Amino acid sequence: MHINETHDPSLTSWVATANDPASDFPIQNLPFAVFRRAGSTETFRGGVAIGDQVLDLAALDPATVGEPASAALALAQRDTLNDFMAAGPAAWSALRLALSRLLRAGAAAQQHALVPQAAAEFSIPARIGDYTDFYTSIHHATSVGRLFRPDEPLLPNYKWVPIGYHGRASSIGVSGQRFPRPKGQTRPASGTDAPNFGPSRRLDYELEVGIFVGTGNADGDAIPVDAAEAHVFGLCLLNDWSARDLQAWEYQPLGPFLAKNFATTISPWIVTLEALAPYRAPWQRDAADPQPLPYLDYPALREAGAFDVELEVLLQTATMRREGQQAASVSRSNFRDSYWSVAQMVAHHTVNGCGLRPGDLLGSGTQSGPEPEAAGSLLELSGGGKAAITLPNGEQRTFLEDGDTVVLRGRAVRPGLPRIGFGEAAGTVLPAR
Ligand SMILES: O=C(O)/C=C/C(=O)CC(=O)CC(=O)O
Ligand SMILES: [Ca+2]
Ligand SMILES: [Mg+2]
Repeated sequence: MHINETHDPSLTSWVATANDPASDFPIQNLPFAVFRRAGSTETFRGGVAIGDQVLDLAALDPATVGEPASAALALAQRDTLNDFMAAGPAAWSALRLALSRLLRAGAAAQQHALVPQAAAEFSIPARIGDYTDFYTSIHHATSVGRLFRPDEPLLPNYKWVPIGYHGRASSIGVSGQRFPRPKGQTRPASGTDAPNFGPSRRLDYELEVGIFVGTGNADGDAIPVDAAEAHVFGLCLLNDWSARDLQAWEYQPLGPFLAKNFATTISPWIVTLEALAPYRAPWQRDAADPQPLPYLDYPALREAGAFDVELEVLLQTATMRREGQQAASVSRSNFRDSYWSVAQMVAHHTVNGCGLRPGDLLGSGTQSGPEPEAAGSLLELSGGGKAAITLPNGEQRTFLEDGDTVVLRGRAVRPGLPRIGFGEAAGTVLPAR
């Protein structure tokens, strides 16, 4: 993706709130979602964030965007973005350019096509056929591995294979998702006892980046790593809620199952890779680490394989909500610290001929940074539940309690450039049923 006029930091919009430097959604961002007016029976349709508004794509006359964007606009007006995602990078780019011109200061204001974000409700932006969760943070893998497998925290395959597992698409929800605390089996007190059964007592969140597949590949055909980013529509925030006690008992030998398939929360907005082009970062390896196998190596990797996206977890307890306190920050990390790149995840996923489809979702895996306080889960922050964290109001947490709301945020930042925000992915734990 190349830098073009849509990235020009001097651009401003006739939507005044987009010009506030604190907005997640300046005119250089233009992320996509699927929305309708909250509480209405309107059909869902595509929208683009601009300041505190949604630009209603279905309210735009194709003539206002002209050729070649009008064909892409027709696809992006639908109630899921799958067909638009399938149309490929030239279509995504054409619509982005047309919307950038339409929203610029000086262009004719299209007030009729704006819906305040505060008055909108969102749906999952695509029909997600398949969801795969990777494990790309070596900091997370090492610290979680230490808790689950003290003898061998980082398994020998980690530095060769982008590890992942197949997740569950049916329980993916959009920001605002509320779900009951999962129940299940947990490890018995001794090897001869029966396992315990009941509500999870070690419920956790995972701070992840979601990767939406745009164009897929034919079954049997691998996507070459140097072409992989052209198959990626964009990135969102993803919370892979995890029941650690269920996980510890069930995960060997086949990996996560009921510990992670009861709920997964994503942000409504998908930030396109094109919007993130000025925020690329070098992909880093320690000198002692192996070089990637040829099918995972490509010319742009070392210079610009990573995305510089700051990530943050905030927590609001039921008490905080009752007392009118905002969610409090509990940790921050950055997607640039990922051990495997987005292109490597896509190439690895398809190297055996596995077909990806438009709208498929890949999770990056929990993004923990190198410092302990940059951990992307409570399991890590609390040292396996041994050391509670203290919130600003004095409440303590090792794991999540009923009524807790976890909010993920993300933003790409660079001095001299506007903030490219991801909005938020918020979810709330309800009591077990
Ligand atoms: O190390 C393990 O056994 C599993 C750790 C995880 O929780 C897996 C996971 O969901 C991947 C991730 O989020 O990084
Ligand atoms: Ca995960
Ligand atoms: Mg999940």
